[in-house]
Amino acid sequence: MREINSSEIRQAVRDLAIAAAHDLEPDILEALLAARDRETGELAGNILEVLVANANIASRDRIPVCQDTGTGILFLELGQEVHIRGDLQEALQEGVRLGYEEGYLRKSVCDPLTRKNTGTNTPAVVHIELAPGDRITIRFLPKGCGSENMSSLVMLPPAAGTEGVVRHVIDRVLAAGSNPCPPMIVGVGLGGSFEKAALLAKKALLRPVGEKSGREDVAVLEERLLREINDQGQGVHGFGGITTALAVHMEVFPCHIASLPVGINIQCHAHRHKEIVL
Ligand SMILES: O=C(O)C[C@H](O)C(=O)O
Repeated sequence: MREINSSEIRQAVRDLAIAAAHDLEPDILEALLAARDRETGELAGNILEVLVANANIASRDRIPVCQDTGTGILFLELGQEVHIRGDLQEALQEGVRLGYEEGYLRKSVCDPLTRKNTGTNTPAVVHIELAPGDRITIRFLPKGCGSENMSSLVMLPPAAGTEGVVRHVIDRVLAAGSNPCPPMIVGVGLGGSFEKAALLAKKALLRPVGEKSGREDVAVLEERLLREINDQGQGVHGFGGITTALAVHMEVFPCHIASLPVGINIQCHAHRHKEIVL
């Protein structure tokens, strides 16, 4: 059994929150640069250039990449051989609070009915999974709501089949228009249950941008969806061109014979994510 102090977790989450707001990871930066290089639309190409410049300025001058510094989403893989000294949930929430306070990040979390801001950007949404070993992996994904609001969950009839899934994903992405700040990353969760499909869709966003599914038929479907979405020509911020989406990531899970859940979680071009292993 390995001991980890909750104060170490709190500090790590604080640092992840601040770093995520300012520094895009190489996967998304490279995807934006590659999109800029192959873009055929002049206006779309210019906007991609501005998005890359924005990311570089944010990192250099320690200004958030986007004014919407998001809801804090935390994914933890908690090693079964770890013993945490102190209160894990409190450490996670306090880490987010400190990150947003000390990083001067906009606090966007409010009560859903009264709309009163909690003033701390907490509570963050926390997902914890047990894993083998004596490490804790913490992933922080601040999620802006332009893209989150364009996400959806549907329970398709199984007879809809693969073609029904493809049609639905493309329809949702096109209906989203410029709202999720394209070029977007489309996370799709296929199967499981009502809540599992939504979670899979979000977890799909954690994969490095453009990394294919390890399952060949799913990878083929991801490629088809990306091609068909981009063929529609909505493009960067809805201004046309060939880059509506940078990637489609699909996670699948077996489901009931009478069910075909499809979760879609859309991510904007400011795809902020950070990870640490303790
Ligand atoms: O909350 C915001 O700043 C705006 C939001 O990210 C949006 O895209 O509408």
